[in-house]
Amino acid sequence: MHILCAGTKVVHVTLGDHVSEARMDEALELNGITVTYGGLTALSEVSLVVEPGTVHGVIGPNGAGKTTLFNVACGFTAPDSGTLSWEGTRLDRLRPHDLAGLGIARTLQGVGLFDRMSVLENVVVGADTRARSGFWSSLLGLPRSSREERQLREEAMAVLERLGVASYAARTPTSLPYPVRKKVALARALAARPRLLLLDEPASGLAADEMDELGELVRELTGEMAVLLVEHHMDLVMRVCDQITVLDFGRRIAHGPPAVVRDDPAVLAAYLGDTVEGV
Ligand SMILES: Nc1ncnc2c1ncn2[C@@H]1O[C@H](COP(=O)(O)OP(=O)(O)OP(=O)(O)O)[C@@H](O)[C@H]1O
Repeated sequence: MHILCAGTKVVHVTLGDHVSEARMDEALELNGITVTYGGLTALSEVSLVVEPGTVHGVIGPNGAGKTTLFNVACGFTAPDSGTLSWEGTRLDRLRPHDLAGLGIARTLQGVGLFDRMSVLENVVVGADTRARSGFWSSLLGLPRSSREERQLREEAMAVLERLGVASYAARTPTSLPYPVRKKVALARALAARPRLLLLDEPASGLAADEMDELGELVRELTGEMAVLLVEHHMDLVMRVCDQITVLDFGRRIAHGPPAVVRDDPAVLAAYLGDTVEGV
């Protein structure tokens, strides 16, 4: 088997003498994204493609534009120019509240849980977001039956168990240590059963063993969804990502699989003098 042209929506696959077309719908595609703040260019014509079922990492020294890129992918920041496409369809103006309906979930650096709700209720919100993203229920604002409520709670508990934090279900987020809150935030995102998960600095504040656990989980998720991982911890990124985009001063300076990016002279130069955590 021979693939003539990958990375586009249609690929030509040769099987012996037979050439056939196969659709390869990307998950997320950012194309030529530029973002400026006043006179400062935070991102300059940055492109990347997150393929379905893969982990795509975004790394770069401080101020490289990682958060800005994440915010563009979440719809928080509208780019000055460039385009976003999701599963082959161009999104003219992505807003954060569009994400759930598109099958995209995210976690944020600041965790962002509802402090007055229990951990379980927070995760139910994630499951409910998915359930309500159905056309008729969102249009009609239908109330939930008690059977549906029970089902959502069971789903939420299952995700909390998967992440090893089910014992905190009745607690409020503010009463919990930061690493546990981060897991709850991740559980809420996973409860939405997204096709793309956007993770912003998921390893910050985690101990080494917690980071290992996170790495294993992220790898496991590729059976269920694509992941865009914006992360400082180089060792985690190198371990779990299929593809990596390296930014520096708002530009993409390298991209490719970990083994290629690791030895790229431009990447080494960008990190020279910068503290690379975990290496
Ligand atoms: N809202 C804003 N207004 C003005 N400048 C901004 C804003 N947000 C980011 N910047 C600037 O844009 C550039 C890219 O910032 P960004 O936060 O995206 O980088 P980063 O790679 O996430 O950095 P860090 O690793 O330090 O979090 C920086 O020079 C930053 O100071």
